[in-house]
Amino acid sequence: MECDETLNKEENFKSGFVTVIGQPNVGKSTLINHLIGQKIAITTPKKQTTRNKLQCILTRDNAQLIFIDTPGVHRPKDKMGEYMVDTAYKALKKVELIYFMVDAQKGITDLERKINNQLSGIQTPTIIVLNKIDLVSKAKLKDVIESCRRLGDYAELIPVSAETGENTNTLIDKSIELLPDGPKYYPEDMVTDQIEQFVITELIREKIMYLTREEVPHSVALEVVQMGERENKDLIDVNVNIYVERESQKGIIIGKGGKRLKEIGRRAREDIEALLGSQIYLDLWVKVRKDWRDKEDALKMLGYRG
Ligand SMILES: Nc1nc2c(ncn2[C@@H]2O[C@H](COP(=O)(O)OP(=O)(O)OP(=O)(O)O)[C@@H](O)[C@H]2O)c(=O)[nH]1
Repeated sequence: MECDETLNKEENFKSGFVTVIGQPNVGKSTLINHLIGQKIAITTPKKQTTRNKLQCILTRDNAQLIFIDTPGVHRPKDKMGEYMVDTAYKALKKVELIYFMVDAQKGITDLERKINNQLSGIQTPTIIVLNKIDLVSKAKLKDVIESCRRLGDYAELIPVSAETGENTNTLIDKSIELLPDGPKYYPEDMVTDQIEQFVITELIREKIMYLTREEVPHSVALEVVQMGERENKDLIDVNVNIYVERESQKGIIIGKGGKRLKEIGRRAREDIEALLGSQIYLDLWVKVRKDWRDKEDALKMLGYRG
């Protein structure tokens, strides 16, 4: 759970939080996924260092980029007027780097101009990432680059294709140049795109192991089925499936009259509430899934990858 403090002493290391903004369909997820495909490590966050919902971490020998999902920036897809809500705007000031993604096919539209206006009041270094260059001719690309340059004075303008990966290495290299010296916030030993969910399942697993001792071996897998804030309430519903290999193990985890499962839930809830900083309603279901360890699709579903 703890961030390795000794790593913070590294010299010549750069790091920072990066957020990607741009209009719907510009390719934000594709870009992040592509970067994940290169070399991504995600692990449990040190509490308080999680400034936002964490998406993924890209670690190089000399740097670490932490891509975060800035609340509000992606959301209101239809209501363009609310595109940059106040919270999102504030969040943009707290990151070390912003990617302003532009679709090379669509060029600069009113929405890009709006984002441009909002960004003009922000000091955070920003890279215009001109995406989908695989879909446009050289001439068109030249035009779009021109119009991007006319928008204002950005740190870099980098044409890429998130789909094919073209030029994404340059994007990473330039990003690293723009990051400040900083700690390696996270060690690189775990791959997942759902940091909170991973931590939640680990916290529950810990209670199961503790309360069942040796009776339930490591044949238990956990999956966060659903997680969501309840409307108008400061309460998060967390539904988790606990998979075991045999009926007997199911019985052990549930315990007499459901007593043990209740205790697992009670203890896990305390930790998860501390992690999320919010009250939760934890719903645990124990299910038998025979030989889940051998089944590739089941592994995928449970978030174990490569
Ligand atoms: N040809 C091509 N297609 C791309 C590229 N990047 C993204 N796409 C496609 O564009 C579509 C939208 O991409 P997403 O990554 O979902 O876009 P997004 O910005 O995350 O979208 P929202 O979640 O709606 O905001 C998908 O069909 C992608 O396959 C690219 O560089 N080239």
